[in-house]
Amino acid sequence: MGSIDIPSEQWAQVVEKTGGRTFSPPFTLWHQATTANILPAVVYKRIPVQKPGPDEVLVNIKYSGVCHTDLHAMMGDWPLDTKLPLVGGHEGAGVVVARGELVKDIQVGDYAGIKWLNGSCLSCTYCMNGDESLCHEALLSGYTVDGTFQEYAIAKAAHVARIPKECDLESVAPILCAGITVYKGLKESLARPGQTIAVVGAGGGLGSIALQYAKAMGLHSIAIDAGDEKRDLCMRLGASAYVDFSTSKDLVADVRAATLDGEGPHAALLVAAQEKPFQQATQYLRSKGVLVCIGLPAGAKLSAPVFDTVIRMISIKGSYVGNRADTQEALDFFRRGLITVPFKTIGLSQLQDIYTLMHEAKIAGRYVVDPTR
Ligand SMILES: NC(=O)c1ccc[n+]([C@@H]2O[C@H](COP(=O)([O-])OP(=O)(O)OC[C@H]3O[C@@H](n4cnc5c(N)ncnc54)[C@H](O)[C@@H]3O)[C@@H](O)[C@H]2O)c1
Ligand SMILES: [Zn+2]
Ligand SMILES: [Zn+2]
Repeated sequence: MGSIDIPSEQWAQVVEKTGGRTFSPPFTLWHQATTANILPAVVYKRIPVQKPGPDEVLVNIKYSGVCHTDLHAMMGDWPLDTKLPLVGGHEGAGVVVARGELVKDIQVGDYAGIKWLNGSCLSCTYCMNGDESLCHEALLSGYTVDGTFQEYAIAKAAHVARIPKECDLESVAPILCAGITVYKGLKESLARPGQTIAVVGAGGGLGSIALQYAKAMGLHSIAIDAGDEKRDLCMRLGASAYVDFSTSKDLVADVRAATLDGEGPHAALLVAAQEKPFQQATQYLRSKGVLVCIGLPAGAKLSAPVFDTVIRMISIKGSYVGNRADTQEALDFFRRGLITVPFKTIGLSQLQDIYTLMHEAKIAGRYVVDPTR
């Protein structure tokens, strides 16, 4: 079909070894960063372009968002092994350039998105019920299979996001993980129009997009993050209030005070990659409030007083990406112009710089990479 030229080699960012926390340099000057701050390196190099299997498509990635999950993958800080060597990335927007012989419902030339769920079995009890992220056979882009930090990436056709042609591939890329995940999380929060949700980590990639889905759903949102750059971003994106966790003397009181009746938010969307805010959230939620856990800080535990949780009827739940229907719904909010992704684009060759900024929590919004430079 068609005559699209597919090269045999391409540029990619490859994680050859995960970890970094146990690395100690031969000597450390007193004023240098501690070993915990040393990031492992991703290697920018040429690798072969793979061929899609019978039920797969090959997507020419035009842009890919960089998610904090990619940093966790490089650090190897989750209790789940990655493949190695690994091409990370799971917010890839591009064009289908080849497809396997079983693929009928997506064409060469179509816009497509490669997301975290690269594939799943489609026939287990979870897949049958639309909980594909819970499938034991799930393939994870940029984690258990190679992802989108390369010019040509592969995914199962059934799971590839169908991106409408009128969407701009550069700004839609972050919807493919951040957008889907927060959209699903907001549904899981059971918050209704007119109610209030706290978005914790609101100035980051997931948080800045969550504020806008919340607004589009008719919710008030209390943005929680640190610093004035993130304050300005959050207020511009539709937050009703901003609480700076780095300067607040009493975060619980400040979050409660930001709700219309002072009772606290109806739900909290936890998208920070730190443990402490998970512990605080059950305290400022109003009675019957719902805590939706999305961020995945390494080695973190969640604890809440049982007495309070019972007599205030607090719900605590996890939310993990979204299914294929959530994907198309989240993309449709974007297509309708309801979601503006705050992003900066740089070359894939500079991925390491993005990881450094992300590690220091210095990114307001999202970075997108262009694999051609
Ligand atoms: N559950 C899922 O399906 C899913 C999907 C995607 C990402 N994630 C996870 O979500 C997390 C966030 O990802 P991201 O790409 O948005 O990261 P990010 O680095 O862009 O944003 C995180 C934000 O949290 C803020 N923050 C740090 N400590 C805080 C605190 N105490 N209170 C409030 N805010 C605080 C940071 O300043 C930053 O703005 C990561 O752990 C990632 O792995 C989970
Ligand atoms: Zn992600
Ligand atoms: Zn399955």
